Amino acid sequence: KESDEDDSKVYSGSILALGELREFENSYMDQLNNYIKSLQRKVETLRIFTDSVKHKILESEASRFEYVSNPLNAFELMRRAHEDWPKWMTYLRAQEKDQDNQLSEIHKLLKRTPTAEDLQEASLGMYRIEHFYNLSSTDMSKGLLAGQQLETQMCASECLALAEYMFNKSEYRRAAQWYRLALHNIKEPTNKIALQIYKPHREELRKMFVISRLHEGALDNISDYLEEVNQDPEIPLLHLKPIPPATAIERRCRGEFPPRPQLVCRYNFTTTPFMRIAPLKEEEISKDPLMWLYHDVLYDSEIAHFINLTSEDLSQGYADNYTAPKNPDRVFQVKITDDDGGKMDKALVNRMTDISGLAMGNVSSLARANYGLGGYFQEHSDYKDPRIYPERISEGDSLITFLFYATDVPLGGATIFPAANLTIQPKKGSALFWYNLHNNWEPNPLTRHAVCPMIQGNRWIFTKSMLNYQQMFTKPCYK
Ligand SMILES: O=C(O)CCC(=O)C(=O)O
Ligand SMILES: [Fe+2]
Repeated sequence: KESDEDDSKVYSGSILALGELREFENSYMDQLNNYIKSLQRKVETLRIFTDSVKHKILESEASRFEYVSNPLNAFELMRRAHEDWPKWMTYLRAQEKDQDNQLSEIHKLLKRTPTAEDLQEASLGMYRIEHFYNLSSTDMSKGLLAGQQLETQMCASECLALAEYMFNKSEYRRAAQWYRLALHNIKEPTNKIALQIYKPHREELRKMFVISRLHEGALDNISDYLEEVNQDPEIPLLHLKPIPPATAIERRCRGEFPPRPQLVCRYNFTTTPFMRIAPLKEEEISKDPLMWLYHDVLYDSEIAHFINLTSEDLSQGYADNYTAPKNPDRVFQVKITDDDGGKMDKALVNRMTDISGLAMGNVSSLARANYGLGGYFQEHSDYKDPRIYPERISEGDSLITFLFYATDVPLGGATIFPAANLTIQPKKGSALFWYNLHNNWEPNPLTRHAVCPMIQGNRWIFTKSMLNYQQMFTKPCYK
């Protein structure tokens, strides 16, 4: 599907698109500032006229007669009224047209503003960050994310948007916290119009806090809830229902499991003749599934080339492109190309051959993916689930996966293999390579994997799978 007709594509779906939204805001602000400037010029011009007519308003008839009894005054008035007033009128009309044009330019920009769905998707991303990493809403609103202090804080409007999102999601405990944070962060605008635009109404927020609390609590506790609503958001809420225990994936994303034992680290000189000249730093990650991590296998120039895309180039990637059937969850935004797309593609394919010793023919396409706000890829396998795809044997299945990390990811965004007890944090330039299938081409469920929600960073990966039947003559049998 062409990306420009992909109406489910949202700004929040990739950092690339979000960057374009930021650029878009520049144009919006430019237009608005031009509008302000031209208003100012207009005011200054009109002041020239009003300043030139400095005389005071003459209330009484007698005083007016006295004024025009002076022939110089009378003549000046006559000339001005006849010659100048219509000219100023013409000026005002022209300005009005000019102003209309400016407004319609601003109006045009509005066509590209994020949709309600986009805001929902962004809220889901924020929800994931809060929920997966078990953050307190208060910390989050202060920019303290999983131990990392960002320089940014959240304002009342953003707290309110999240409160409403959580409320609609029936996440009433979180909703209550966010309503209280919105209340706490309100800065009363002094200007009437601003008050209308930045809507937070104290009374409404207080009500919604109590309603959220009642959704998960008893009416008998209402006096506590009424007290809580005025408290500092740092003070914990009372009478909370126990939270369901974290899932294995959530715990792994929080880093609750011990780091993997380092198996073997060495230079690989041997897979192909090329490697004797340019050995790769190889780290054996696991024996089951067979998995290696190679360091510094991508040049910075290659990475720059591969991610030199605009969001027009990307289409929305969903979980069901892989093995979760009919799952419409957005995962990332992706550009898929065939290997013969250019010299660089070929270079990358050759590198995969060097590393794996497998013939990486024109088998599966190369995918370049960019994650978005709170971007998350739920657990899946790269092989086809035989229960869902009985035809997988005849059609071939994904024997191996190559996963290139094109960027460092400071916070969140680990690739995890829950069943195999493995966590890999992306490191710019490294490549993860694993076998999805056993020697007999049966799927290895230990290769099921997920990507923890992104917290901070711009996560780019390149990935390519290879089908098993192409490898009959090259694939060595691993014990
Ligand atoms: O981004 C990652 O770390 C994994 C991507 C992935 O699992 C896939 O594309 O199938
Ligand atoms: Fe995958």
